[in-house]
Amino acid sequence: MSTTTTTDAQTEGVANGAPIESRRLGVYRLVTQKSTSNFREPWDNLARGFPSMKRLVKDIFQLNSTYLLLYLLIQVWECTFLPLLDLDLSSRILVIIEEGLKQGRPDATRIFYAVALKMISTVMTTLIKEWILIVERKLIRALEFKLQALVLRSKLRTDLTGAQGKVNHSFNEHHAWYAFRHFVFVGGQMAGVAGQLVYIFRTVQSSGHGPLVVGLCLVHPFFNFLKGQSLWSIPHVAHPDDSNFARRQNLLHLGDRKFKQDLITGDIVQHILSEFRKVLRLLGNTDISEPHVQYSRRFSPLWRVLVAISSDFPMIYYAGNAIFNPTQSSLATIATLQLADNLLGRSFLAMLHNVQRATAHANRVKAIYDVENVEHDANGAGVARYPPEGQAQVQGMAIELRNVSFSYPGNEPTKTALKNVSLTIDPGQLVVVVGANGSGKSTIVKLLMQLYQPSEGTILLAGRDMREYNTADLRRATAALTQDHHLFPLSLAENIGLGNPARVGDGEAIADAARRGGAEKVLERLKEGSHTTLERVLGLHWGNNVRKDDKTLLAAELERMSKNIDVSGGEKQRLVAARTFMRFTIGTVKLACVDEPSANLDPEGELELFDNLRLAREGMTMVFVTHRFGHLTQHADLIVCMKEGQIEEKGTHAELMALDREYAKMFRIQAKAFT
Ligand SMILES: Nc1ncnc2c1ncn2[C@@H]1O[C@H](COP(=O)(O)OP(=O)(O)OP(=O)(O)O)[C@@H](O)[C@H]1O
Repeated sequence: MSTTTTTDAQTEGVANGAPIESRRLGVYRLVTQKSTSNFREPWDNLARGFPSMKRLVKDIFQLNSTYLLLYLLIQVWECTFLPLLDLDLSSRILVIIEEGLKQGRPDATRIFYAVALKMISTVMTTLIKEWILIVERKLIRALEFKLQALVLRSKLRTDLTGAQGKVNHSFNEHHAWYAFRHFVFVGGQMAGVAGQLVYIFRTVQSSGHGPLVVGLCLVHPFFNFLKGQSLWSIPHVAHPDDSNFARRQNLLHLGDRKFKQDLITGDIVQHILSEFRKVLRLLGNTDISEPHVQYSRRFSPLWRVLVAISSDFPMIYYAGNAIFNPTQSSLATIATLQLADNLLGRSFLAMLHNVQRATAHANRVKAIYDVENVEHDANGAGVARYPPEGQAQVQGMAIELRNVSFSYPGNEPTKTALKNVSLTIDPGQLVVVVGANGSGKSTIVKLLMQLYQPSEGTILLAGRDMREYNTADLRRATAALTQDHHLFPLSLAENIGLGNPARVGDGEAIADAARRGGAEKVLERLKEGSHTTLERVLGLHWGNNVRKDDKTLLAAELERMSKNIDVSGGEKQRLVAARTFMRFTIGTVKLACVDEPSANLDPEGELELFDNLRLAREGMTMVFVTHRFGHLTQHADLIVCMKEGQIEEKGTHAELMALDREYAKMFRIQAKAFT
């Protein structure tokens, strides 16, 4: 064997006790775990996948045990016994024909029965396969529904901490069935290979050949196994590690539609084309094919030739035997052994291939079930009720941030979004948080909304650590309107009504919330009004060999199917704001956090929204994050000015203007624009 494409393999370090190795494959760097034994690895991986597969089998069994057992029986029949039966029937036909030829009198009746048996077996197999498809479809559907409910439930439960890096949602519920089917195949194929080996052994024994023939029959599958090791069977990380290649990729992306306007207005098309030619010249002949392709080419041509001719070894033996030992040679036996050897070679390769892929399947199943076990940092397990006894009548929420620091999960702990922030907010206050980009304003809102927990310090609500309260109580006591909200792919009425799920069907309340959010006219303009669903069915339409720009009826149909009703950015913000006004109707909200809700609103819409929010805040503490604070600051009880994750200054508008520092500077810049 030679390594034709790996240039600088070297041991780099140790991961989980196993050394890792890094090598360059063309423009890629490939990092693999150094294997202790190539042969054992796939089997070890297979064994590791068993616990999650066990749970899957249990789930399928609970769905329909009869269908499951039938499915397993048929698969074992198909993978294990059928090839052997086929082989045996073919062998019998060959023996009968050979005997007939030797005696010069073919036994027509036996030949007829043998051929008929073979035909019946073929017909039965085809029918069984059809039937298994029906059974399989039923099982797939039931399993998919069950897992979809499980996954949706845990996806909906996942908080931002979980969603940011901890939970792997990159799977599809279909994967579970594929994985199950795959494991059944592998089991069936293993049994099949064992059966075929026994068959060859017995045929060789009964025909008087020695174990040498068995050995020769195994050489080709074994060589193929060595050659067949693919990168997919090895835990690995690969990434482009060539600046020219990276530049080529990025330049190719400049053809994307989103860059169109900048390219045209910037008049830089020629420059990009010439840069692209330059980078192609620099790349020269460096191999840019994907790592698994390069990895599979690591064998020399000589090795490949050896693997190819190894399939002829048994035939060379039979030919020699026919010359030196003609009386022992039976054509039927030779043909049977050739058939068996070919079958074994194919089955062995398919089995190994499937064993190597089994780990990936098992990992996907594990990922599906793992979504249930994610711990949610923000969902404290507190039991204290909110509002605490005697506080129900208090107008708003009393909040204290005590030495709060926070860094986002995934960020370096040293990159803190908030540093030692302390702040007291009295019930019912209107607090306006201002400051430069990235100064930590939105982070305060996210902590108050319990989307994250402080890394250090405490947030006290009504004098008690926020984490001690029952999460559901706190959710009922808060409302948020931020720039990050989205419209759900549901009707617009539901989009607004879901602010208060108990009144999602209350048309009057929805209309009132729409009016206060400034979305009344948006709904009026739409043909189906509040019953409009912006995206009818997310992503589900196809056009095969049909281009939207063709002038055919089919193309027109595709165009019609893929057309969604859309609203502008400002209209979307109004609809989302309406949902927040609807939320206020639940009557238990004591804290409303509003974070830049008006970036896309026209000045009139912005003023209206700010006024409506202000008017609706009775009984609530309101924390308002905004860069355009002119409308609000004269109403604010407290203005907090943030800088680099810390509170730079706080006070009323008059106090901060008198201080004449950061806030006064920002206020004057805004005021100047209007004078
Ligand atoms: N989801 C996130 N993951 C990692 N880092 C984040 C995340 N969100 C914000 N940050 C970082 O935290 C810091 C504070 O961000 P934050 O959004 O609170 O600032 P901001 O004052 O609201 O800014 P802006 O005025 O631009 O909205 C910034 O350095 C930002 O890069």
